[in-house]
Amino acid sequence: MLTNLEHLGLAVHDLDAATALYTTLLGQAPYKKEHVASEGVDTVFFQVGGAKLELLAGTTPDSAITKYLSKKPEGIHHVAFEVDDIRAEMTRLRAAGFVVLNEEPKRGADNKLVCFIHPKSAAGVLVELCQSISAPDHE
Ligand SMILES: CC[C@H](C(=O)O)C(=O)SCCNC(=O)CCNC(=O)[C@H](O)C(C)(C)COP(=O)(O)OP(=O)(O)OC[C@H]1O[C@@H](n2cnc3c(N)ncnc32)[C@H](O)[C@@H]1OP(=O)(O)O
Ligand SMILES: [Co+2]
Repeated sequence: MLTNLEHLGLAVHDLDAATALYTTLLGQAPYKKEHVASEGVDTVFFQVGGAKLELLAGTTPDSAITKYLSKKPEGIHHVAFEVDDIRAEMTRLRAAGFVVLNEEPKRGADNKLVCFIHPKSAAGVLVELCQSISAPDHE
């Protein structure tokens, strides 16, 4: 079961400019900036009530964000949901016919194990599942 809206991921060209804009818009500074080499992204996280905003800029030509922004405008790139057991959810959703893009969950940003569901099987939305790495079966 997906238990919580974990974050909205926004694809941006200029991370510093977008960070300054959202710092003003939200009235608060980000709590984290993190490079995720495996995804070729730099990320900035804001905590907004119970949810988070993740700003993402591509750092390599083959980054999913770089490719996305070569075809689409800046904006909401993905929606991330929290799960208690990402492997069980991957199995459940594959059985339900969703295209899970990762064989195994991978290390994402913000101390999470993550995987992605293809937008074509999720009504046009790229969905990310996130399990906190501090969760019981990862202690
Ligand atoms: C992990 C760090 C961090 C975290 O929170 O922990 C992140 O969130 S990292 C985020 C960046 N990483 C990813 O997005 C990985 C998963 N994404 C992918 O594997 C690809 O981007 C994929 C498969 C979604 C699309 O790649 P592809 O090369 O197939 O791109 P196309 O342009 O050919 O797209 C095919 C088809 O899908 C539509 N599309 C692509 N991206 C999105 C999107 N973000 N939201 C909605 N739809 C999307 C695209 O328009 C094409 O549709 P079509 O009708 O054929 O035009
Ligand atoms: Co994300």
